Amino acid sequence: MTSKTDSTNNSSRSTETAIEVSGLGFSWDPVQAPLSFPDIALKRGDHLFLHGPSGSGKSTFLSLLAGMLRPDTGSVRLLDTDIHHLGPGARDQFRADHMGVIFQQFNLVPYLSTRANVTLPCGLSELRKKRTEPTVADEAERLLAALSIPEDHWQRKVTRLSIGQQQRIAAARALIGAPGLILADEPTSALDADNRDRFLELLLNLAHRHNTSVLFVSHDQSLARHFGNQLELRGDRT
Ligand SMILES: Nc1ncnc2c1ncn2[C@@H]1O[C@H](COP(=O)(O)OP(=O)(O)OP(=O)(O)O)[C@@H](O)[C@H]1O
Repeated sequence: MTSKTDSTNNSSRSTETAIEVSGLGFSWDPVQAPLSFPDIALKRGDHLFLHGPSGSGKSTFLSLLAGMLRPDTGSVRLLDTDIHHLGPGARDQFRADHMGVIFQQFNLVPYLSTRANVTLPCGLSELRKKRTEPTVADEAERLLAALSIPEDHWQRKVTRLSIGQQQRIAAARALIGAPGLILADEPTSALDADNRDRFLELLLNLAHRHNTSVLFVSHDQSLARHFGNQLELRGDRT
């Protein structure tokens, strides 16, 4: 990764760029100076740990990257596509095809089974469906097994699983169909230290197998050691 701020370099299996951010600025409030964000260039398959104190703009940055917020200045290129130049429909499809998102609250569909939650992205994206091996159901089961979800839980409604299990199901849903990019916003905040480290290792191992880049946001700097690249947000305003 290259950045104006602190980072360490990591090798990559590809020279394709996963995330390229340039001159990004955003203002929630027109009377305040806009938040300004560092430039980054993260190669496909590399991972980035983004940290910073409360209020430094981590969630805002993630929303700008995901195309949920439109920047006042600058550009965001994901997998060589400028997402803010896409119309709303094309942006939604780009997200479905190329991005897995893990939020703090997981956003699982409560009335669906564990397996149906994991396969959901493949119903929204032909591309991700085609990338599953050999079938969507097989890949969902492989991911659930790799993330240690017991087989007798796969047909259960997701609400009947523990919080830690739901967190891993959100990770399986983000990974299915090998999206180029996973954005994870404090996805381990509810876990104890042992489970947190285990979850992270599994997520990063599976991402490595799929050549998926993970941008992981947390205020907890003890997690940084799992990542080859780190970036601190300081809440700078220009
Ligand atoms: N919906 C909003 N409306 C107005 N201002 C907002 C909104 N969301 C965030 N902000 C402001 O933007 C700044 C950055 O907030 P943000 O939530 O991105 O920080 P954060 O680093 O994710 O914080 P935390 O670690 O507490 O989740 C803060 O000053 C915050 O008050």
